[in-house]
Amino acid sequence: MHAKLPPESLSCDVCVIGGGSAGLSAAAGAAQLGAKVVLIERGAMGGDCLNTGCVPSKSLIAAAHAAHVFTCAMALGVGDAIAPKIDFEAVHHHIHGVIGAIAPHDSVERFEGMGIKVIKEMARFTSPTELVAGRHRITARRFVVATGSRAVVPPVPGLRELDPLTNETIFDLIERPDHLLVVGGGPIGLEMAQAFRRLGSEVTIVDVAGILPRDEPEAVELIRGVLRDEGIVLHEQAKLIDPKRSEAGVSATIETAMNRYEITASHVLVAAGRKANVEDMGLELAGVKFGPKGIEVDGRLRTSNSRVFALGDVAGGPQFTHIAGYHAGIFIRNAMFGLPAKVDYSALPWVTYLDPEVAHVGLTEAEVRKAHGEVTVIVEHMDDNDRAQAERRTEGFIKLILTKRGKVLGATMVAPHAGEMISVWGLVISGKVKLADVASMIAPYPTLAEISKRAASAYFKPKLFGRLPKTWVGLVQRVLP
Ligand SMILES: Cc1cc2nc3c(=O)[nH]c(=O)nc-3n(C[C@H](O)[C@H](O)[C@H](O)COP(=O)(O)OP(=O)(O)OC[C@H]3O[C@@H](n4cnc5c(N)ncnc54)[C@H](O)[C@@H]3O)c2cc1C
Ligand SMILES: NC(=O)c1ccc[n+]([C@@H]2O[C@H](COP(=O)([O-])OP(=O)(O)OC[C@H]3O[C@@H](n4cnc5c(N)ncnc54)[C@H](O)[C@@H]3O)[C@@H](O)[C@H]2O)c1
Repeated sequence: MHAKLPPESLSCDVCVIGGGSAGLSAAAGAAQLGAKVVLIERGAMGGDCLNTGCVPSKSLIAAAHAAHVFTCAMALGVGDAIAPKIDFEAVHHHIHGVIGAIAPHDSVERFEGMGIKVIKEMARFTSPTELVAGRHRITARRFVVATGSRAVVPPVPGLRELDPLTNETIFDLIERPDHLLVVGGGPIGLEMAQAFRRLGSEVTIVDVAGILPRDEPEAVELIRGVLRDEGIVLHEQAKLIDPKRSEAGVSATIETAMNRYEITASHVLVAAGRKANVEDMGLELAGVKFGPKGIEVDGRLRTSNSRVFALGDVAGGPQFTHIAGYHAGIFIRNAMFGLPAKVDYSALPWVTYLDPEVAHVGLTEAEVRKAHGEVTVIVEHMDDNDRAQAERRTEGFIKLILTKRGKVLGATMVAPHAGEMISVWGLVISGKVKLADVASMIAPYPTLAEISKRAASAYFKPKLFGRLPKTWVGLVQRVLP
């Protein structure tokens, strides 16, 4: 047995609460600039992204993709109509193997190697200038709250009593669900739905509104078709009623405006939005204001207590790992360099890792219309792309949203690897690359990425092949030998 250690008082430059994507990046940045840093994490280092979010979900999707390749190969003249054999326990090992391979990067040892004091405890403010974590009492010049978010169980009577799966438990399954009922058709719900379907589960999705609430309607329509073609049962504008335990696992009613469906499922996954982790940490005592969406921050990510910053999912804005890292950069510029850096989401990208991937950056058409009135929309379809034809993956498209004067404010791509191709449009939207540069680049043939050049060229086409250039060419041809 360990002897009880005595209380310890610590004072540091930066005290970070939360060892997820936001907290780890902020702590590493501050320490590498010479600050004395204390990092407090109550659970697993790496937070949601490594342990229960991006990494396990993308690993599961990779397994699902491998299984799906069998079912598509016949269209390319390869194989017989055989269903792949899924060893779900091996899929589970694969997922946790990937987490294990990345974990050293986020480990206590790595962060202690940077000179950071890591405390594995729950942190709680006791005043605007002090917090406690286990036996430690910590004062700091700056605090960072990066405590993340967790799944919300919607207030459907009976649902909580079923103890449904969430992102925190679904990757622990070692047996494949026979029938997964997914509550919520946002990115989490759909990524899981398609992956489990491809690994052989029956899947039903129920969404009280519509799927992919933040994406362009054309992208949503295409994905709806893909999911249904793969055999997923999708109920939108639908209510889940009276879910309860049954012999098969769970039974419930799903009600739409037109119909009522009685369904049974073996497992229920809740993916109906997130709630910021703001409870039980003395934010009131610290004078840090928060609301239903999370901690209230200004453009520089400062809270109502000027020595406390809030970063990542808890800060009530977009919830992505790349935003957590971006927030950490804003914190470093403000707190370490004394620069008044502010967040700018105008070129914010997001990707939903379905197949095909749905990638977006900047504003949607509806948002541009609302802000600017008239808009120019350019759409190019993947069936005009030779690589897409060669791979028989012609279902996607690119959509650019421009102001009437030709400024690109948003882009959506739906295609295999769309997430790998969207970044160029982030550069265009942020003004670092011109639309004309994309139109005139030499794109390797045949690549899916040629679609970007094609869309950019489409904007200039009417000007390039208009009356003026034709007249000019006519004149030049008369004088050329
Ligand atoms: C299934 C799923 C898939 C996802 N896929 C993607 C994706 O593909 N791409 C993407 O960009 N984003 C994805 N996300 C979102 C991404 O995971 C989050 O945006 C990101 O992890 C947020 O990082 P964070 O540091 O703000 O919070 P977290 O990673 O949640 O870290 C917060 C940490 O704080 C700790 N903590 C909380 N309270 C206290 C306390 N009082 N004291 C001490 N420690 C505390 C927690 O234990 C946790 O480790 C996904 C999320 C989920 C759930
Ligand atoms: N690829 C990625 O980058 C990725 C992947 C997964 C998650 N994430 C992040 O995680 C966040 C949360 O994802 P999410 O999918 O949980 O939430 P979400 O808010 O994006 O979607 C939730 C969905 O659940 C539905 N819903 C809400 N209450 C319901 C109810 N009672 N019954 C049925 N449906 C209901 C909503 O209509 C909505 O469509 C995302 O916003 C995103 O930032 C990102």
